[in-house]
Amino acid sequence: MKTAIHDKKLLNINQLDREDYQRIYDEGKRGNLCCPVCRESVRLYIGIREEPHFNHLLKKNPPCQDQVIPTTEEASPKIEYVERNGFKIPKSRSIVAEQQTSEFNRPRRVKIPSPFGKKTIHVSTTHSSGYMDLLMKNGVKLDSNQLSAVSHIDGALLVVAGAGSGKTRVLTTRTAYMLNERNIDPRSIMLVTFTAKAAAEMKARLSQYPSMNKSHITQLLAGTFHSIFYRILSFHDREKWSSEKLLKKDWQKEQILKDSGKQLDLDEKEFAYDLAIQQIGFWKNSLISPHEVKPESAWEEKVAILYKNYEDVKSERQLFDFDDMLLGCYYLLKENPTILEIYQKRFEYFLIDEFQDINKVQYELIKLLSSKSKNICAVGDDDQSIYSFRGSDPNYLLHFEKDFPNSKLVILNENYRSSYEIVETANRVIKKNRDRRPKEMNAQFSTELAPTLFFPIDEEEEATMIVQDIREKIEEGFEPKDFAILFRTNTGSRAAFERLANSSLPFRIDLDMEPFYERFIVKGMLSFLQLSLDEDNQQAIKQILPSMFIKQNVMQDLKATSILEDCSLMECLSKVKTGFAFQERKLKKVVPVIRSLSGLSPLTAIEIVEKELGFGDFIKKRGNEGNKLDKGSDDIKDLKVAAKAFNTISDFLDHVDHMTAMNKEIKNLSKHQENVITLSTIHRAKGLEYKVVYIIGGVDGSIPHDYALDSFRNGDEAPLEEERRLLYVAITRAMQHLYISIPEKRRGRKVYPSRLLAPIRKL
Ligand SMILES: Nc1ncnc2c1ncn2[C@@H]1O[C@H](COP(=O)(O)OP(=O)(O)OP(=O)(O)O)[C@@H](O)[C@H]1O
Repeated sequence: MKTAIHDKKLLNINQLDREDYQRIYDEGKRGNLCCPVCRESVRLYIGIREEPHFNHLLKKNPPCQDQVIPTTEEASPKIEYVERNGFKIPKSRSIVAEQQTSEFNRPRRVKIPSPFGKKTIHVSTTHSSGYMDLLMKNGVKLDSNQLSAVSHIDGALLVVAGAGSGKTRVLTTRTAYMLNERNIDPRSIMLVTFTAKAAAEMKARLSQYPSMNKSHITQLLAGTFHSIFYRILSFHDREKWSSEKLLKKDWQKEQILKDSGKQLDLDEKEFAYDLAIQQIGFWKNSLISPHEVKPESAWEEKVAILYKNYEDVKSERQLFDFDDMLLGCYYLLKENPTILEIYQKRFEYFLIDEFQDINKVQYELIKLLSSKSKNICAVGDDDQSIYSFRGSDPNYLLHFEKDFPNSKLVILNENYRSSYEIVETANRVIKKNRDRRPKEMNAQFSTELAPTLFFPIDEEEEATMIVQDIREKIEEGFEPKDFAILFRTNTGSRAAFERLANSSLPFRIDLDMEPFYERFIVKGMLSFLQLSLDEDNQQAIKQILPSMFIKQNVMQDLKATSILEDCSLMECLSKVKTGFAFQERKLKKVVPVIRSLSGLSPLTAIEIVEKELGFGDFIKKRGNEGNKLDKGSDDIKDLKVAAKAFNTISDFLDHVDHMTAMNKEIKNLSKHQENVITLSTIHRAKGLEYKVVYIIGGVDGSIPHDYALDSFRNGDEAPLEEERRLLYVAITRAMQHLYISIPEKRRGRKVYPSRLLAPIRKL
């Protein structure tokens, strides 16, 4: 239906502003909408398959009919619809035309120019080897290229494997083959994976293969570069490499840099400390020590000084970071030939996954260790290299044959994971990258369902549409574990998290994902809103002190004054003596302004705090505004989008508390539950596959990230190419259904469709 009753008024969907859809949707969920005919509860449907409409909670038979003729149809001639690619499309209207922001922009399918023509893949049915036959009989199929990658054990081997071409299958069957056919000692095999989870999964897969000896699997050394080399280091010097001395978090490193930055007069609001950390990591992983740095710009000159200071501080305090684990091991082996020899004897076979993401220090370590045996099998895909910002270099993969002469090359370009329509879409996107080994993936099957592009008004509606679509698919038989919602950066997932948390659908998030409402800047802003409702909220007072540029020790004075003068903690702010007249004047203004917020909507309240209480200035100074990847002002923009849905501060704060508690709960559940929807960054989804994938934020500024666009404008195209590879990784996670969202607004502003999607947006 096009009409519903809300607050005793008749709503007509054709007269509603698109910006209001989400609010009406929420009203429906609260039970505040009813049918104008039967007066039963209705809800606003916002999904991907159908246009927005009101529907009854319980299906009616016969269905109720609108009593009024929706106005837009009244004014225009009757539209005839045709079915195209599974969507109802008005016959007269071109589906190419971009529509006004205020109208619902219909989802459309990516056009796949030529139909799927199946070619025959040679799947080996018999092999010379007994064990391979056994594997085949147990349903582990390998095509002829996969088979040659599995059975070439001696010497160097490079497997260039496109997305979904069975890299993991090749690595596991190869290991099984080495153990069972070639009787190779499991202790002499080093299997390097990109994540600890991948190593565990490979071991789990191995244990399911026939004739596998469980103890062999345990003896096999499988893990990430860091875990393997850290084990070696701590074996040789447990005290020096004790985990208590590890700088685990970026903020710990940032603190060291900021302290030395002060001596250089580097202003936090202008200097990009996050990029400085990245740059230092890049130099370290490229084996460039502080005195070897050759700065290429004035900015790098400053970072080079910070790098030296950072290394000095670490060694003074006997600390180390993750990069030091690899560097430490490299120098241990390089400077101690006897130790190197021990490990060269111990490890004779090297299998390295995700070789496109290897960096110089990792490469040199592997070269050192394998230089005696020369049995190295490297598997990777240059199109999936997504860590070059921290020193990964796909050139090691591209030039492997130079460093390992007489190596064999196997190319896997049959994609077994995704439908023809998804593979074609991915091929078209990645083809635009210039710096790559040209190749096209071939699909094995077609679903005749091209990927869908859809156009929500903003992040909130994007989340609503996705969750609705997941619900519909689950009703049709899909399971929660079949779905993944992928995004570029963690902050991009707030709305999707909230919509899922408010549904009964089970889902998982990354354990180290910082809850949105716990972020430093967000928490600071929310504290003003909290104080407007409770003037004695100690925690909130503490949180606002930094934004007033007041030290935390003032808290004691505030408490004392509050008791002596019998006034609220907040009121005491106006009595604080800081010794600076301008600051004291400002503090006097704070109390009435905060008090005036209580009756306002949370959105207006946030805007007032920003403008009248100098929070905007505080962000410029302390909100990492110099940072390129993570800016405090973006957090406030995101917070405003979230606040828009609430009429009162107290409702909004209840929501914040609920979401913060849910975040903890979901993280706990994430550890145990298997059959759940995945909410993940694209980086974290690498190597994984899902039947249905939703990619959110398909707009410039999100993917590609603003930072890559800035670099592009300054003449450096490499970060933009990396963003394209990220999008490629995201697309190729999908097996059957792929949806890409192109919201019209992001962070409250009009945005443009991602330039990376241009090859698939053209019809
Ligand atoms: N020869 C084959 N026949 C049928 N299915 C296969 C074959 N090889 C691999 N597969 C299946 O194809 C899918 C992709 O394989 P796998 O996960 O090993 O790919 P991958 O190369 O590691 O992918 P990516 O690099 O994109 O993460 C899996 O579901 C796997 O079971």
